[in-house]
Amino acid sequence: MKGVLLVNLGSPDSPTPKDVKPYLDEFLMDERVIDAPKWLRTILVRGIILQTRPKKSAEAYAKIWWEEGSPLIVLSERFTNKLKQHTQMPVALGMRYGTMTIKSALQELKDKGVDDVLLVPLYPHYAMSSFETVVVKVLEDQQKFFPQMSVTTLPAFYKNPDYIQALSESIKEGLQDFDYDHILFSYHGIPERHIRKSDPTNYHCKIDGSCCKINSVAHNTCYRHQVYDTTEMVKAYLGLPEEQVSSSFQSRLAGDPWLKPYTDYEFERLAKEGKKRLAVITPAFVSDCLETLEEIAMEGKEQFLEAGGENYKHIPCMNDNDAWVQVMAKWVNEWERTGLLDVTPST
Ligand SMILES: C=CC1=C(C)c2cc3[nH]c(cc4nc(cc5[nH]c(cc1n2)c(C)c5CCC(=O)O)C(CCC(=O)O)=C4C)c(C)c3C=C
Ligand SMILES: [Fe+2]
Repeated sequence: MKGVLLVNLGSPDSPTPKDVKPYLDEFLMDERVIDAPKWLRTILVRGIILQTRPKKSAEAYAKIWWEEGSPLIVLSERFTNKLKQHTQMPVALGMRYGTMTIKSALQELKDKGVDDVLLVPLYPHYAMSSFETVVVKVLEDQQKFFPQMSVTTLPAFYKNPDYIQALSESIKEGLQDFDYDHILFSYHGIPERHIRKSDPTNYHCKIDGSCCKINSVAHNTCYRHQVYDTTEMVKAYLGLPEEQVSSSFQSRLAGDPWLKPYTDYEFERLAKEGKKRLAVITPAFVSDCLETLEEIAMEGKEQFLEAGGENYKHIPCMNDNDAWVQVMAKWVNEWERTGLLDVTPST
């Protein structure tokens, strides 16, 4: 029997340092997130980062926490419940990190008789620190605990026309009551090194965009290429003028260079260039979370206004909006019927 496994990133159990610390430990000790040798990763994460970050992170989580729990978890659950109404197949939700584990979601599917699983990483774009680590963990757990199950993965859907339509329409709705000079597409950042590591050709990706126009298999795993494709397709769908749109990268950690331009620098640049009314969208995330609700909607607003901006709006992620649920339902039901997953047209 077929079934669907949705996987998102996860959150701590509560916005307290006591719960944030083990969550961050699991997250940052992932070799696809901090990709240093284990001895160095242990020193960096356990010896340095976890000494101070849990307290700071817990304070940030406390600002966005809902009565029902973490927004990312609550919104992912709402999406899952709606999807269940649009498919005959069992659907389960797991998280890559934290206590809502992938193993328990696979167990839930197994208990319902599922042995043929469609894995849906809830990320539009491929990065080793998001999409890839989910796939690796699901396959590890499947082989270890559920060897009778088979797993098929839905590819990154960053340029699927139905996804672009649902995303663009949700942006249009968010912009309805907002007069803007500029729209910033702020994507979660990753270290530039990860782009090189994910390039199967070892030479294609130049990290300056010059490589994006040359067809390559490297694009299948290039986060930078994929996010710029999403921006271009939304821009085309909504008919936005070139000069009113730009892309940037948020949420960097200290250390090596991360993808540029950095979102916080862009807030300043745009305000100084006279863009007084800024709309920010965050398409790397399908659900609102700490990085959108705190970093962008709260901190970002403060940074932009301090730099001279006058009006600022974060457009919510698609969350559990009906059009987005229907797009997902179309993909999973097509897979159930035909076994096909034709979500990412090749260019
Ligand atoms: C969109 C996909 C994501 C990628 C790619 C990604 C890479 C990445 N993240 C960190 C470090 C942190 N990220 C944190 C939060 C966080 N990250 C994503 C998504 C991606 N991360 C989400 C959805 C969230 C929010 C989770 C929530 O509970 O709402 C955090 C934790 C918070 C904090 O302390 O700031 C860290 C740390 C790295 C190092 C990385 C790539 C190398
Ligand atoms: Fe992150």
